Amino acid sequence: MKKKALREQIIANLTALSPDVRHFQADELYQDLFASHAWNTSHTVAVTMSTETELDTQPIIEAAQQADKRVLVPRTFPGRQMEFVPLTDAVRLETSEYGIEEPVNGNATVKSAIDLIVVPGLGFTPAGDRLGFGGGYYDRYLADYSGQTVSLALDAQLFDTPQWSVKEHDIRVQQVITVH
Ligand SMILES: Nc1nc2c(c(=O)[nH]1)N(C=O)[C@@H](CNc1ccc(C(=O)N[C@@H](CCC(=O)O)C(=O)O)cc1)CN2
Ligand SMILES: Nc1ncnc2c1ncn2[C@@H]1O[C@H](COP(=O)(O)OP(=O)(O)OP(=O)(O)O)[C@@H](O)[C@H]1O
Repeated sequence: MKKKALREQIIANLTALSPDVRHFQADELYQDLFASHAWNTSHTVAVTMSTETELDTQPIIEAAQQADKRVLVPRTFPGRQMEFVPLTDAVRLETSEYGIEEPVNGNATVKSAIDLIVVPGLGFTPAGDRLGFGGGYYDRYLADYSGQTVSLALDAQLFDTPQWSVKEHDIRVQQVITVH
């Protein structure tokens, strides 16, 4: 299937999930993340500000802050580039034209200081293949990133093998946490 059609199908499946099922699955994913080696060895963690269709990242942000981790969130800029900015009390968030909250002030953290990136996406395989929203932001960012990466996949986002064409520039996620 073409990427665009598959993205639309996954979004439709995510939207159709009952809130109960979604919460039940999400809680399991959070617990596995919080129990993971990657999480427990990380002090600086990059997480997205999630949108309605995505897995809610607020519990991840709160858990990180409670564990005294530094939380970074993405800010996109022209050229389909992205940087990560500390989510502090001083940061102002504004909704971008794509409906994503982004910091408008604050300085980006250098890539080498990030211990763990929680990578968003629409589709995943257990091996770490990933279908994103199509911007290529994460593939570009991860190309020269050497820290840890993890993604959380609801059942509607998990495929045994990639149902999309995997390209040279696609960077696999090191660990995909799934519902058991
Ligand atoms: N919550 C969240 N934040 C995130 C991401 C994400 O997946 N989730 N990103 C993950 O990368 C980055 C933003 N990703 C984006 C991906 C695509 C488009 C975009 O351009 N969408 C257009 C299609 C453009 C085109 O190709 O013509 C659109 O939807 O109309 C924008 C942002 C950074 N922040
Ligand atoms: N490292 C890179 N250098 C240059 N172009 C890239 C790179 N990575 C991805 N791209 C380009 O970005 C576009 C989107 O890529 P792709 O469809 O793989 O994005 P995605 O993984 O779904 O999205 P995202 O990473 O934003 O979640 C493609 O045109 C691709 O060629």
